[in-house]
Amino acid sequence: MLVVNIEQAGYPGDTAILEDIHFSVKPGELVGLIGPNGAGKSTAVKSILGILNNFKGNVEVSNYSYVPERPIFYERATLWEHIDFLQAILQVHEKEFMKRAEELLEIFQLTDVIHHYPDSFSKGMQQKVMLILAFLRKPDLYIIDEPFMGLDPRATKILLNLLEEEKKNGAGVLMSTHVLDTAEKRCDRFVLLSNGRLIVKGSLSDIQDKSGLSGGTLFDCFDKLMEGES
Ligand SMILES: Nc1ncnc2c1ncn2[C@@H]1O[C@H](COP(=O)(O)OP(=O)(O)OP(=O)(O)O)[C@@H](O)[C@H]1O
Repeated sequence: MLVVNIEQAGYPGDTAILEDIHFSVKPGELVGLIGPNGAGKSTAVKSILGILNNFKGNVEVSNYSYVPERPIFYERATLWEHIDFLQAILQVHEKEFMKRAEELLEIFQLTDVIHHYPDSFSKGMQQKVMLILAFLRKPDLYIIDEPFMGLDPRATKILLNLLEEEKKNGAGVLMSTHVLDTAEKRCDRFVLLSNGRLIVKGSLSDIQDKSGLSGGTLFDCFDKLMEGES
């Protein structure tokens, strides 16, 4: 589903930002990509998306939906036109696709604004649109960059439930986040980066072992491991 082998990755003119980062996401698995600001999470995601010029290594990735932290839309297209356009690109069964689109718009409470421009929406509404477009693609893998910052609690719960459903259908999810209490409850495994290096990967219990905090929360383990880093 996703196999990441980064030997080195970075930006033009820079020395490598990331070194020796190896991890995978299997079908039906939600993997949390965590680490402090500047750790290299977004750079790792860019490596997976293949948009870094300065990259040594290899990435195997199946068909995916990417949900960026900062939503991007076509300026002159309404929400419904975005959905319509996606259907045209994907060339999937129109009736089924539109039914699912209507369901998702209803769940995320965007039905009333389908003829409005997403550029005029609030940050959370824009994120919801990006999520709807991602779910409509029905990918094998979701790559989601910090989904929780703009979403209200209800939308967060809806997102987590939808991801749970997708996992049951065999999809994998790589999600970068700073919201560690939610990550602890929902992620099957974690990849912890700091200073462009892989500090630990595995289940919560692997992270507890590595941090020496048996039974500790993800937050406490993270804090402990980061103490050793500074
Ligand atoms: N476009 C860029 N050009 C040059 N350096 C960059 C660029 N984007 C990020 N960096 C550098 O790469 C390093 C890792 O940044 P990155 O954005 O990957 O971290 P992050 O873990 O996603 O952080 P955050 O949690 O703050 O979003 C930082 O030192 C940052 O300054």
